[in-house]
Amino acid sequence: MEFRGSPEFSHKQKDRVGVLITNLGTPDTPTPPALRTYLREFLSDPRVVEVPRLLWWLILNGVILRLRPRRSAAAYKTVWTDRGSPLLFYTEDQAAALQQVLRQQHGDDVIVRFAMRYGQPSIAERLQQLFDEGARKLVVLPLYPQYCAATTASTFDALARDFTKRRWLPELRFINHYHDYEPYIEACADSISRFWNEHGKPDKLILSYHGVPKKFLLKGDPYHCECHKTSRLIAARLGLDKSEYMTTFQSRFGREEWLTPYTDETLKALPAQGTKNVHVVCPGFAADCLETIEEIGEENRAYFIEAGGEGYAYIPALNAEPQHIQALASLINRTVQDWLPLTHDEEQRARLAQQLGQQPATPKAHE
Ligand SMILES: C=CC1=C(C)c2cc3[nH]c(cc4nc(cc5[nH]c(cc1n2)c(C)c5CCC(=O)O)C(CCC(=O)O)=C4C)c(C)c3C=C
Ligand SMILES: [Fe+2]
Ligand SMILES: [Fe+2]
Repeated sequence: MEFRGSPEFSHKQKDRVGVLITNLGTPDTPTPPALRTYLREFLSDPRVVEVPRLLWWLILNGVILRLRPRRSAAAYKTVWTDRGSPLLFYTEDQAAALQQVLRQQHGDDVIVRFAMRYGQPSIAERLQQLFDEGARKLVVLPLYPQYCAATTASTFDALARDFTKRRWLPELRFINHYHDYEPYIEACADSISRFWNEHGKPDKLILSYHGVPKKFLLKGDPYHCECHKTSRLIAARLGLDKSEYMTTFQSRFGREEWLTPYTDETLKALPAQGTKNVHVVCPGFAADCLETIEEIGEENRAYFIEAGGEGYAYIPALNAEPQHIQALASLINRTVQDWLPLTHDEEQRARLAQQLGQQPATPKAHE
């Protein structure tokens, strides 16, 4: 086998730091054929579906890929925009905003790109671009605040698979999770506070995370605990007591038991227990997508109202909000501080911004 090298390399070329942010990926179009391609790649990943391969191949090809593409395409059509899939364009906006912030701090020593674990733009394509642009050091930030093997480890698998084909590997730092990183918690809590200033405070705040099979938790995946910790820290910053918030899990797939309580069943049950006004927020989603806009924004609203609920609102994901981008920039700066030191001036400016109540550009200590 021939390893891919960098024959164009010149000693005059400046070493740069590449930042690759990633998310899950989305179909190219909201049509059954595009959904079939997307779902085949996604659901063939053994990190996502832990069922014996032969059995799963039969179920996937015999049942799921015959039925689900049509149903999912119809759901995707309801969220599709002129810029395509929300997950894709929000991630693109996040990369552009992050590039701007990091360029201000480090000049063109840093290059930010985004990639998707499934579909386009692929991790392999964007890695090649970064290496062609002179990145010899690489930091990868999967935009999953809570670690899960199905998402975070699967992203690492894709990176590692690409590296097996290369001659010259970059120095690598991989951000595993940031579920308790203070600037991220503050960005979530402040976004909720702003929403409440405008729309009032509900009886209960539901913090809904993407579910996974319960067996993942039993086999040692920290995802469930990290979701609960995120909720606890956000609630603490908002000054909520235990009766004012709840952690639930959404987007169940298949027949086996997933993490509970389920978001949909919770929302169907709450009105009868006297909770008539809820706001739902999804801190595990860095960008709005099908699972937030359609499932939480529409489908679950209908369940709650049909069950006798009176007030329901979905609080949008952080997307490319400045405070989110600052939190991600701080996370990256913390990870690469010996590669890209912040100058004394930049640190002073960040501290001043913080004192003035703006968003800090430097990381703060957290538990
Ligand atoms: C935020 C983290 C996510 C985890 C954990 C996760 C686990 C997981 N997902 C499925 C199956 C599906 N997920 C789908 C969409 C989807 N999932 C996430 C994130 C996580 N998934 C996102 C951001 C999205 C939206 C993508 C978009 O294009 O907007 C879908 C596709 C949609 C559909 O057909 O319903 C499936 C299928 C499993 C099985 C799983 C854990 C094992
Ligand atoms: Fe999912
Ligand atoms: Fe737990």
